[in-house]
Parts: sequence; structure tokens; C-alpha cells
Amino acid sequence: MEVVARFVADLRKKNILSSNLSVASTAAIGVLILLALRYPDRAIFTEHREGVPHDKGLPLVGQLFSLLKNKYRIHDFQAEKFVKTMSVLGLPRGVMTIDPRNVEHVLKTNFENYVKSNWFNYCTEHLLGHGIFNANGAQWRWQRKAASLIFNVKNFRDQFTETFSVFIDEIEILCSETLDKAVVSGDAVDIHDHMFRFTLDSFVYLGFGVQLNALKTKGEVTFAASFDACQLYSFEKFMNPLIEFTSVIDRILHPRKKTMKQHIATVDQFAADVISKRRTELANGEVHTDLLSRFMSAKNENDEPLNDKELRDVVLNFIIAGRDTTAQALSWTFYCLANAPEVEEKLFKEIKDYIKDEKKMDSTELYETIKNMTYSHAVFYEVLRLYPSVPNNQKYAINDDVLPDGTKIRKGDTVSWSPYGTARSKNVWGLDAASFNPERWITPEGDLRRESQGKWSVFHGGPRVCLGQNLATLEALVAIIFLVKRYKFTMLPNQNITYETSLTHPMKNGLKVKVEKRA
Ligand code: HEM
Repeated sequence: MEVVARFVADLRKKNILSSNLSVASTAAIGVLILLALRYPDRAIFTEHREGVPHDKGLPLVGQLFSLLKNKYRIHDFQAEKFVKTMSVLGLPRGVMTIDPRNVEHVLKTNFENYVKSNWFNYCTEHLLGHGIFNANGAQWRWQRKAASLIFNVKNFRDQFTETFSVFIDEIEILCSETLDKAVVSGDAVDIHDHMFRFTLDSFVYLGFGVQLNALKTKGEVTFAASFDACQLYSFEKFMNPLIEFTSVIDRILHPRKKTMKQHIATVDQFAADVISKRRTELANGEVHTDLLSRFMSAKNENDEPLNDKELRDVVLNFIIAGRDTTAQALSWTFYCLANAPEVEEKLFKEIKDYIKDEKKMDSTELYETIKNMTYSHAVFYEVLRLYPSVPNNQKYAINDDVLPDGTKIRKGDTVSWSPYGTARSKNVWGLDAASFNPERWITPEGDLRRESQGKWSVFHGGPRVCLGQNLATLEALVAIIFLVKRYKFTMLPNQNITYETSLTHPMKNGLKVKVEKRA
């Protein structure tokens, strides 16, 4: 305290503090100075972690400003920092890792110890509610069980003809409504936007029996725009402890912009319409076996049928799962192919060798053929490796633990991992980690290589592994194969292709391409 008193006296001497400075404010400054001496390079009340390299920041706020400065390139920022711990005022304390052994431990080996945190819940609840992505324990288990009935191998096989033809029909709509016209007119096409429309139409029809026709809609799809805004807001909450304040400023600066409340009302209304349409159909004696009807006949953790709020959460959680992830993976695929002509050539050759005339093949034949197209799978896996649809993720430790690399985890820590960062680590993926190289997925025998869930965690792992992995791979390969076979896409010059920081991994400015028909 003597140090503080001397400091304040010094300020007085220099007339920096007025003589009537209250005792209270002197004490407050004193406390702040003491705290700054105690936490000179990290957020207040953050202790150094034994054995965990610490990234130095400013007194009391830690890395807050550096995080805010880098929030638009957050995945690269984290990839640069990822073997460390960062302390940020206002964000939960935690440890970050890109070590596949640690990731596998958190997802699988010690699954019971790592859950979705209250913080995750706070950041995503306005959109996800208590849906499968935001649930733990019994609340997660009944949702997983209900959804598994749809995605299990038997059901997938029984229903796949219909599933397959939905993907093919939607691709045909994309071709006739947009791509063939662009070939003739020479107009550029935003392939990112159209991939979102393709997966939205396909998934909403398959999952809920609703024909949305986003591919036929000119201009913005209102629901999709609001859904995206809600996701951006979630990510902003993860990154920005000043969100309540910055949102007010944003509202003042952009008074005409749709508010978050209005965006939420739009997505809620969409879900309500889907549910009420299905209730009417059921009342009229229609029989459905899709995702929505499975959940409508499921029971929640209290053994009760789901109410409208629970069904709303189901609809919105599954749209994020079924629309965004696959659309992004497809968009990044066309970006990677446009920048790697030798890969595109090889892919095109495999497609020509296997698919002579797609219009003459029935669903079963097409499915069996696609399953054997090793190079097409390798391209898709490599795109997901470099541009994972969920680029970073986190869980909350219920109890103390030790990660396989020796890092001590304390009860209440957040453990974050970054599939995006792991992909770029030379220690994990070798010297060419950052290059787009589908060959890495092919074994010397010519088979598709399998990687551990810790090293390639793009579909998550352990008991919460992605339920739609097979569906997504099939959908993406149908789209890639049909489109690459028919068209050559060339990127327009001078585009700034980068990601939007969000819960998933969209492109920020889309991807504009010129479309030519292949001979
Ligand atoms: C390329 C496409 C896809 C990728 C990269 C992907 C990736 C992931 C990831 C990383 C998770 C874990 C998220 C978390 O932290 O909770 C996840 C979970 C999940 N995914 Fe996917 N996904 C894809 C497509 C799909 C599709 C098409 C569906 C089907 C609707 C789907 C259904 C689910 C479900 C239901 C979960 C929750 C699992 C649970 O918590 O038990 N996914 N996915």
C-alpha cells in the first residue's frame, strides 16, 4: 500500500490529481494498481498454468485487444497461438490445443468429463435453444437417440433411393435455373450462394417435407439471411466480451439494419410454419417417416412428447447441420479446384472413367459407383481438412484431468481445439501441411487412407461424432461429380476470398465464377 500512497502523492505534487480527490477514488486507483502489479501480463484473476506456455498480454485485460483486433482472422490467429493459453478479460479461462492425442482424449477417451459449457449455451441459445448441438446429459441423449433412427445404416439404405434422387433433382434445378443460363449469358455466378440454396432446398425437403425453392428464388432468401445473422451474432458473443455495448453502438450507427430480435423472430416463424404444416398433414391422415416425424413421435428427457419450442430447436439445429456445413465444404471445394488445375484434371478424369452417362444410371448403380471413386473422396476429405466446416470448437471440463501431452486441466476450464489450426501444423500433417494435396489421402495400395478422429476431427469424434457424415459425403460427392462433369468453373479475378468468422466456416464475400460447358 505504501507504493500506492507514494504514487498518488506524486500525482498530487504534479497537480495531475485535484486536491479534492475523494478517498474512494484514491482507494479504487490503488486497488487497480495493485491488481495490475499482480496481473501485469494477463487478465485479472488469471493464474499462470504450470507447464502451459503463456501468451503475454496487457495488465488486467490480457489478450482482449489483440483478440478483438484479430477477430476477423480468428482461425489463423488461433492457429498461430494454438499451443498456448491466452487470457482474455471477460472470456472463460481455458487451454487450447492442436495435439491430436489431446483432441481424441477430449472427444472420445474421457468423453464423460467434457461437456458443452454454460458459456457455449449463453453464446448460442438465441439460435440453437436446447437442441442437440447445445445439449448435455439426458437432454442430449434422447435427441441423439431420436436422430440416430434416421441416420442408422439400415434406414439410410432403405431410404437412400429417395435421398439420392432429391440431391440429383436439386442439382438439375441448379443446372437449368442458373448454370446453363450463365453459360449462354456469360454472367458470373456466386457458387457459394448457390451451394447454400442447394443444401437448404435438399435438406428442408428431406428432413421436414417442405419445398422451399431457394434455388428458384431470385434475390435474398429471407429465412436464410436471418439464420446467417443469428450465427454471426453467436460467434461475436464468443469473441467479444463487450458485445452488449458494441451491439448498442451498432444499432445507433445503423438504425435501419434489421435487429437481432427481428432476425430471431424470422427464424422462429420459419420453424413454426414447418411444424404447423406437419401437424395439419398428420391431422389429415398423412404418414411421414422423415426427421421431423421421428422427433414428433419421440419423448423428451421427462418422457413427454416434444412441445413446439423443443421442435423449433430440432428444426433449427438440423438446418445448421444439414445446410451450412455441406454448402461450405462444397464452396471451398470449387475454390480449391479452381486453384489446382492438376487436381481438377485428375478428378475430371476419374469422373469420366466411372460415370459414362449419369442420366442413364439408376440411384443404386450411381451410389455403388460413387462409393468406389477414391480420388473424389480424397479431394473432398482434403478440402474438409483445410477448410473444416466447424473450424474451432470447445468443451468444458467437469473435473480435473491430465491431457495425454501432460497438460493439467482444472475443473471449470474450457478446452478448445482447432481443426483449422491442426490442418496447418507441420508437426501433425508434415511439411506440406498447408498445401492442398488430395494425394495424402491415398495409400500406396491405392486405397483411401483413414485418419484418427483426433488428427482429422472435421466430423468431431467419440459418442458425439457427426450423425450426418455419410449423408453429407454422399450429397457433396453427387454435387461435385455432376457439376465438374458438366462445367468448367473459372474464378473471376481480383476477389478477396476469405472466411467469415461464424459458428461454421462460410466465405465472407462469396465465390464468383465464370461457367463454361465442358465438351
Ligand atoms: C460436410 C458436412 C458436415 C460436417 C463437416 C459436419 C461436422 C460436424 C461436427 C464438427 C459436429 C460436432 C459439432 C459439435 O461441436 O457439437 C457435428 C455434429 C453433428 N452433425 Fe454434422 N457435419 C456435416 C454434415 C452434417 C449433416 C448433413 C447432418 C445431417 C443432418 C449432420 C448432423 C449432425 C448432428 C445431428 C450432429 C450432433 C451430434 C451430437 O452432438 O450428438 N451433419 N457435425
